Amino acid sequence: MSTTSSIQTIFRDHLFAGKSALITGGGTGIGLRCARELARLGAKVVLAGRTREKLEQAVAGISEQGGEAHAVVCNIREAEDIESGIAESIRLMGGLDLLVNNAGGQFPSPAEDIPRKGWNAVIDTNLTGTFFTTQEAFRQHMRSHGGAVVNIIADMWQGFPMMAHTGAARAGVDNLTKTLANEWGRHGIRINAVAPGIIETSGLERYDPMVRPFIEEAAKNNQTRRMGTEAEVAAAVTFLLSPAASYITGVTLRVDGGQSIFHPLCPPQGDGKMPVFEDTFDRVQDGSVP
Ligand SMILES: CCCCCCC/C=C/C(=O)SCCNC(=O)CCNC(=O)[C@H](O)C(C)(C)COP(=O)(O)OP(=O)(O)OC[C@H]1O[C@@H](n2cnc3c(N)ncnc32)[C@H](O)[C@@H]1OP(=O)(O)O
Ligand SMILES: NC(=O)C1=CN([C@@H]2O[C@H](COP(=O)(O)OP(=O)(O)OC[C@H]3O[C@@H](n4cnc5c(N)ncnc54)[C@H](OP(=O)(O)O)[C@@H]3O)[C@@H](O)[C@H]2O)C=CC1
Repeated sequence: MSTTSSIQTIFRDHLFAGKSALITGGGTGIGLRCARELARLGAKVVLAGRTREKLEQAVAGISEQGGEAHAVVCNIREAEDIESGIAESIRLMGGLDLLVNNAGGQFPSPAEDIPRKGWNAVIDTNLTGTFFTTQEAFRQHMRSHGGAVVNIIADMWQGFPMMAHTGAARAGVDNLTKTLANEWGRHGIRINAVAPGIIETSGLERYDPMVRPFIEEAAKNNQTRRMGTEAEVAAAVTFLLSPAASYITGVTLRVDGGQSIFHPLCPPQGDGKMPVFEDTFDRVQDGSVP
């Protein structure tokens, strides 16, 4: 975890001054790291999620560092929550220029064991929730003011064994990204996606500890031979939201160290020589960085 002032950013100060950003799932992990970076760069941010306590703690952290942040309790599986959550976000920030559809999750399961309720929960969150959040942002603000959207998906390019539900949902969002980019470009809206590989976040801690060794092993199957960092994902999101990406819409940027291009003829080897891009705050705290 990082504080707003300690975050690593390659972007210039005040890049998002005057901009308003809504980050779903902004209370933890990748979403919070994105929110911190956007706030550090001058944006007002709303963090949306289901758990008030997590959101308020995250808001306090950003506020302490001089950023403007607000918490909005919103379950993106509920239509009424989305409608009121977007309205509240616009009221709190005076607009809605940037949307990061980051809220999501799933559970590992062989396909044959996924119960209908679990399938529906994952599809409702990752596909349906993402779509209707974006639609509501369009209806309430972006249709008349333009904007930029980034959808967080996953590395499902070769299918997603043990995660059939989320693989299907995220592939749907990849396609949706292109459809909406085509339909809404005329309104001055750019829509892109980021597909992370395996990222060390609080989200991984929510899985059964029995799964951890599989995750550790899978995380070696990329050219860096390690998990990605929240900072590495947030940098890509920030870029896609920024004016530097003004000629980019409808694309999905893979932030996976090359995991998705794994080839059996040349599998990743060695200890990983590529430098990591991350916040040093935590490692300073735990003594691993002087
Ligand atoms: C094989 C390893 C590959 C590793 C790759 C890792 C790459 C990706 C990593 C991440 O994305 S981590 C970050 C995201 N965070 C999470 O995924 C959090 C953990 N997941 C969840 O919270 C849940 O899975 C959820 C379904 C997404 C949401 O849960 P929620 O509490 O909101 O839903 P419920 O209404 O309680 O549950 C509905 C229904 O879902 C089924 N179910 C939920 N969890 C499990 C489980 N662990 N195992 C089996 N089934 C599950 C179940 O049918 C639930 O209904 P009930 O039985 O509870 O009535
Ligand atoms: N970490 C990784 O390796 C990868 C992560 N991803 C994706 O990146 C995104 C962020 O994950 P990460 O930071 O790792 O994990 P987290 O679990 O920390 O983040 C997920 C966030 O989404 C929120 N959320 C979940 N369901 C809902 C809902 N129905 N309505 C509103 N908010 C919700 C959660 O808050 P709350 O429960 O309080 O609502 C939480 O803040 C997710 O979509 C994840 O699947 C993709 C690929 C890899």
